[in-house]
Amino acid sequence: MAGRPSPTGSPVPPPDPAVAAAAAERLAGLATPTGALGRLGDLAVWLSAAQGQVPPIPLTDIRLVIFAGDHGVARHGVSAYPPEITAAMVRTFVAGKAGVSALAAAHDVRVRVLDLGVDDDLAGVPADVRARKVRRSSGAIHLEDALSPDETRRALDAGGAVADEEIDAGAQLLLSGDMGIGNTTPAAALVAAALGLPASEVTGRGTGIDDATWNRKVEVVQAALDRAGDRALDPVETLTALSSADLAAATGYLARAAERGVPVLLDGLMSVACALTADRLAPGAAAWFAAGHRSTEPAQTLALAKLGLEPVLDLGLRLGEGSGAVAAVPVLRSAVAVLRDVALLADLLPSR
Ligand SMILES: O=C(O)c1ccc[n+]([C@@H]2O[C@H](COP(=O)([O-])O)[C@@H](O)[C@H]2O)c1
Ligand SMILES: Cc1cc2nc[nH]c2cc1C
Repeated sequence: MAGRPSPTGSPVPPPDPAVAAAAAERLAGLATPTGALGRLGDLAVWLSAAQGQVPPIPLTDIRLVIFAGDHGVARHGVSAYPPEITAAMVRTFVAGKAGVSALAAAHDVRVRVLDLGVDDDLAGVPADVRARKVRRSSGAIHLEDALSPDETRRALDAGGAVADEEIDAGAQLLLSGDMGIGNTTPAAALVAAALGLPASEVTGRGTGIDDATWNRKVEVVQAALDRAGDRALDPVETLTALSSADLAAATGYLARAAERGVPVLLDGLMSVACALTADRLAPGAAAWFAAGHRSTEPAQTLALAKLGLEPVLDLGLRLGEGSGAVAAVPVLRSAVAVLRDVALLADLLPSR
């Protein structure tokens, strides 16, 4: 299949407002005090509208795609861990032994890991994991562009094609995850570019860096933003200058899910930075996104606020991998259950 082109900047229509209104009406009529279901009710209305039906149907096909890649900045003192961890963790996802693997098994979420830019040939790893590789590692963004314009386009297209594959195979809800030592640096830069903020406001502790490393990381993010200059005003040029193959692919995946009208549950900083960029590429895409959790990264909170999203969970998680999104899945299933299976108050009362 040739696949659709990358996002073009066309606005994305939101979930059907008439269905949202019908779902809200059903919620208001449930055999519960008005408003008693709190955010569970809001999530149920959103999912119902995204599905285009009232009540919503149970979520039996939920799929997580983990976008993996290495980052040139990881060799410049911005992380608590060495880049070799990235490839090792890709093998661990394949073996089903990572943190997210345990959560996904507990909550019946299908996991797919994709190497877009790991700095390793991943010999012995199944070919489909490597089939969409764009390059080995992405550029050190404080010194050079992350990608060439052609690589950016290929990564966006790869992410879009993966969303198409998962949706065509029956996904009702898509999740995005990430793996890549150093990736909180380009992700913070993406958020700074979108929001016009300085590095000091977006830079976080990532895998758990000390003060000296944090100061160095702020310098790296600011140098990258200064190097990108006005290119930060354009989302595709922002991806070329400041992202990576894996982050550009995740952006294409999220934009395509919204364009196809499939709801998405976001994870931590990388997922949300890419969602913010997807909403720049395809304005209105954010209406198809819900936030799984609040990460400890300041840039994730800033991006969620800009997108108007309130996270489902706030557990102090900073694992990535899609773990915070998967952990929120039972809450989304709970939201479906209440709007679907609770009696209507009108049916309880004797008719007069
Ligand atoms: O999801 C998050 O918000 C998050 C916050 C901190 C760290 N991470 C994970 O840790 C790695 C990046 O951290 P760092 O310090 O190497 O930039 C990467 O593999 C992420 O999945 C993830
Ligand atoms: C072990 C390890 C697992 C991870 N998963 C996501 N980021 C990670 C970073 C490290 C270091």
